[in-house]
Amino acid sequence: MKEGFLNVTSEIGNLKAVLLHRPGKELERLTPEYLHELLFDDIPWLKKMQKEHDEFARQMEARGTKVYYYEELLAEAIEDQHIRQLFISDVIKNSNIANLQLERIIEEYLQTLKPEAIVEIAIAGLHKTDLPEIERELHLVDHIKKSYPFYINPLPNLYFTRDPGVVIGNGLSINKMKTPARDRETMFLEYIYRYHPLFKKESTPLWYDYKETFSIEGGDVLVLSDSVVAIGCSERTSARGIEILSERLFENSNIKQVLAIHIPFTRAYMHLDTVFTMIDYDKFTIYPGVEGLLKAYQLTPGKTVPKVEPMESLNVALKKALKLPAVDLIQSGGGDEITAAREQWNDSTNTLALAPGRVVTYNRNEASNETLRNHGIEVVEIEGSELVRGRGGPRCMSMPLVREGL
Ligand SMILES: NC(=O)NCCC[C@H](N)C(=O)O
Repeated sequence: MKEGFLNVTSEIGNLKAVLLHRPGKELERLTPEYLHELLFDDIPWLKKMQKEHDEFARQMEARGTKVYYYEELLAEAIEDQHIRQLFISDVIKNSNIANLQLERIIEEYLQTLKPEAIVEIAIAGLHKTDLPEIERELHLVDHIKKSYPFYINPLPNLYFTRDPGVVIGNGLSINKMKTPARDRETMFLEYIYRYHPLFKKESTPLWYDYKETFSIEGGDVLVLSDSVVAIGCSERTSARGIEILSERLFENSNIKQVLAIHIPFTRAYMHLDTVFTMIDYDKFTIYPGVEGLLKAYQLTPGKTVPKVEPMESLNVALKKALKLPAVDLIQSGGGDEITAAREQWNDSTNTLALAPGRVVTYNRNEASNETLRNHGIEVVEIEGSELVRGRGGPRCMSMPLVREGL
């Protein structure tokens, strides 16, 4: 097999290339009524959010990371007319319009647009008033959904690029999301994988596909080393999904062991990376409020399914998996229970490593950042007052494509 582009064999190796999405018009389509369904807790102020996001990208670029954007790669991927047509019909299929006549009208409308404009609608949604008025029969569904504002729903969570896909080794997992609110995001990644030359599909194995049955979300997957992956079993990632992905990795990659980490199934910790991230060769940060509740299981190749061995503790599991004499589990929140809970809610433990011992975090998590510094970590702070309203931090907002080997 020829050399591919994607390559991630750790959580902390120098970040060479990353996939982001700059928050756009989709955020301005959030209304209080649909917040819950769209997995938000509040309405962000887009202009400020974009500034914060630009600064996040700038901090990475300043340290040599090449930043790619979903919207740009996707528009390039559908440049070809035939692929664009496939994409349009997939977007429509995914939108549950349930009215063939209307589907055809939307399809014809989208066909008149340039790739960038189609991508914008695929991300920001199609408001009913965006569609040119065309004489048509009203179906039952038109009456039933009369007060619903969109034909195509907006995707306000796309800026959390971590979740739809994960690069593990030289391959890609295109994830099966737990909730319909995020389904279409993974389809975008599939188009980029299949049709954008950057991803060098021929040399890039696919570990998982969004059309599978069992959910896996990227915030639960941590590539601990070139031979060990940790996967959170959480509100979003299913036990069976973990087994299936593990089997494929055992059979086709260098991964020899998966650490399944069972975390409480709750909104505040929807993914493993909302309570636990790796920041240096032997250093991790963890939210103390869940530390005692986590259960770790070692998965290794088995006969029909992976062999599962319960581990004594996360600490022991990490030492064993990474062959280290000791690991430092740095508790977030600076030793105060209330501060730790408040800062966890604002993603204090959701750090993104740019290099071993250097992480990006939100500046608002003062106590947690201070603690990291006391443990010798370089903390690059960004403003995140608006970004945080979607309940995610720097790790959630980034999908590493290439990291330097350790
Ligand atoms: N890796 C992460 O924890 N991502 C954060 C995702 C937040 C988004 N609002 C969601 O609920 O899916």
